[in-house]
Amino acid sequence: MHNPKPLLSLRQVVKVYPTRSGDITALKGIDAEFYRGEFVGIVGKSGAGKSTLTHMISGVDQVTSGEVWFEDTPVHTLSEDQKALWRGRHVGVVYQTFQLMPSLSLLDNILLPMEFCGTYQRGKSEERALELLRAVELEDHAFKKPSAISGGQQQRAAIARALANDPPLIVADEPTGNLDTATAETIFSLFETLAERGTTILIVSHDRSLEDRVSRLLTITDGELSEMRSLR
Ligand SMILES: Nc1ncnc2c1ncn2[C@@H]1O[C@H](COP(=O)(O)OP(=O)(O)OP(=O)(O)O)[C@@H](O)[C@H]1O
Repeated sequence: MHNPKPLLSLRQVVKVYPTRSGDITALKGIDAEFYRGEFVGIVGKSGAGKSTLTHMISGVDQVTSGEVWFEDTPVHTLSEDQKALWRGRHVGVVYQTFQLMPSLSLLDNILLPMEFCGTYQRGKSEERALELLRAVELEDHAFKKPSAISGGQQQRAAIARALANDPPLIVADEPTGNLDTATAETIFSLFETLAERGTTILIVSHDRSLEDRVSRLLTITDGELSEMRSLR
């Protein structure tokens, strides 16, 4: 059973991209609620609106209309600066292409979001960054640059970075898209463990093999979300 209060609520979320050849409505009034510890998969074809949905949830882009609530925070009303700080503390974002800073060591990549949010004191943050690298079995690579490790290792480092500020929510856009099946498996196991500990994991993907791994499955088609299966 989950806590009856949702961690994240979307209410009639609409996103329209104005273009030269007319408006594109990428999200057509999304209503959804996500709870602590849920392991959620949202699958949909290319162009269905998956990335747009993650951008609305993590506040990297503005909704056209509708509301995004994170517990009692109305994310849709925050300024860009407020959103950046809020996101840094509450949402860990994981990308298909990892997006680690190439010039920084893995350790410094993980320290970056902690420093941005001022979450921990210097000594403490290094200790925590090393702990996170240990949790994803990369402690021995802490001082290497991303280019010196494999894709699967880079994605594990990106997950460690996403966890830097101990966010209640992880949003991942095709996190295993660039990984082979065995490596993808280790990433899913990592997400599973996090969900068991109470982190809400939300993965969007066009890959339907995700369906067997998640505890709740939704589909997105032409900007509309439908609930497919829930073990709640
Ligand atoms: N910045 C933008 N400007 C204009 N149209 C956009 C923009 N971003 C997305 N779109 C359009 O919005 C719709 C949804 O795009 P989105 O990237 O969210 O889909 P997706 O499901 O993530 O696709 P993919 O799996 O190919 O990444 C598509 O029609 C896309 O062309």
